[in-house]
Amino acid sequence: MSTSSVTGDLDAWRALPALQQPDWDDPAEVRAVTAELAAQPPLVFAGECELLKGRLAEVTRGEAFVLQGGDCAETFAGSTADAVRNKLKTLLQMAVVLTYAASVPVVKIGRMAGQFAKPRSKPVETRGGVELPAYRGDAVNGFDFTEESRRNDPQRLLKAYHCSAVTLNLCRAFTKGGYADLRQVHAWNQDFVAQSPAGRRYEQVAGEIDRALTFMKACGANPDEFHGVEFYSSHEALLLEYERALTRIDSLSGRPYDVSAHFLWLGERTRQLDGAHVEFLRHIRNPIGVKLGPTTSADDALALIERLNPEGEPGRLTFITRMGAGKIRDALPPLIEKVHRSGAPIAWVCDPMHGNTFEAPSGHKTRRLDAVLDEVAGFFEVHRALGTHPGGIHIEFTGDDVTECVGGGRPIVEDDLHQRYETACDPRLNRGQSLDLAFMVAELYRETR
Ligand SMILES: O=C[C@H](O)[C@H](O)COP(=O)(O)O
Ligand SMILES: C=C(OP(=O)(O)O)C(=O)O
Repeated sequence: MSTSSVTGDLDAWRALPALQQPDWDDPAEVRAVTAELAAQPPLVFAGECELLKGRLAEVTRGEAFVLQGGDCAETFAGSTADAVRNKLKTLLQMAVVLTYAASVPVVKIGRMAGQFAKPRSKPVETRGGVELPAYRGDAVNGFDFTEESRRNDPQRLLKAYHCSAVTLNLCRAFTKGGYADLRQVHAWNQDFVAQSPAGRRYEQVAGEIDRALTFMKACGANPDEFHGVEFYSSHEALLLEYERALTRIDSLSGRPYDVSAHFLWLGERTRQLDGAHVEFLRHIRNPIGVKLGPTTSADDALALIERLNPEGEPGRLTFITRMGAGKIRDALPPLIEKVHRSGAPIAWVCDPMHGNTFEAPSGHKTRRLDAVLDEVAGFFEVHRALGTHPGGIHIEFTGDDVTECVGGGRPIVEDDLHQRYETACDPRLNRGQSLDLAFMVAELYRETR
């Protein structure tokens, strides 16, 4: 295939309806910004994307489990070493619990280094009778409720790229430079152990891992094998101008990759078969995901497979279901049954967050940990009944001690929400709640096997 025919396909989305795109005031400025983005170095490499595809192929075969998570909306102000380290630390602790307690290799994917754009239910937000454009993520406009801040500013796309680069650089350093060394299992927990039941439970697992490592060393194994971990970046492929500008033809394979992240997913609001987002994702070769909500029919799922992975490449396509705790046991089985019968290799991942959001009397958007756990339990039950593989979880969490979701081993109640409600969009699990979830998933996984 010639390069021009490949890049032609990459622009076919422009002729189709693209939902959730910001209205920019000045198209010339957008063109200048995207030209500048197109000249920037890639954030990830095609070879890394292929490596992840291989890992996700293992998930489709039931040999590995995905742990994907991070902020609902990353912010420019949050691209700091401390914030990134805290998120990674939580992800590593969850992964350790899952790997050790469920004895399964864990594919670690951050909702990190690019999750700067949000689809919204309403285009505007009203406070005290004042109506302004909704916040659409730091890549588009500002969180502050002022006219100036809520103006869509194309220069923010450049800042999103640079903050992604900073964050990914930190992630690469933390995961390869010694911080993620398995011999640090206790160190990750030091600030947490006394504070929460989850921290104390984790400490027991860390002690067992320590002993296992000492034993292996005594047997002659090389502990340096555990020096680093594989980590991948991901975000929702929402802003098509941004994603297109960061799409490059790989010099080795001649194929197009969106080099803004290893893994890109389409949201529930932008997965229309005849829409611009599906069309764009069809042409890039990264591993990709699609969120599926409770109204998805089995035929919708098959049609998405036909559009996005017609060749049945293992690891290419992940379905991230987000049904809601009350619906998953009815809505998921028909999808899995029909897709499984078709023989398509799919990694099935459960997002137990987005179907379980509600507004507390205080006006805070929140989620109950119990509902999150119940959706995950439903996901495992359905897979167990059908004999298919529960391939992973996709969650919104932070490494900080926020009070955004209710429940947990050290419970947060609705009246506590105001204390540390810091999310820029949806409520995230804090570190203790994330570890509670990891322990439960490990148990469910063990029972399912
Ligand atoms: O994260 C997902 C969506 O962007 C978010 O749930 C939309 O929230 P809204 O309903 O407040 O717009
Ligand atoms: C918008 C999101 O989810 P969904 O598309 O499932 O609503 C998200 O994961 O940020």
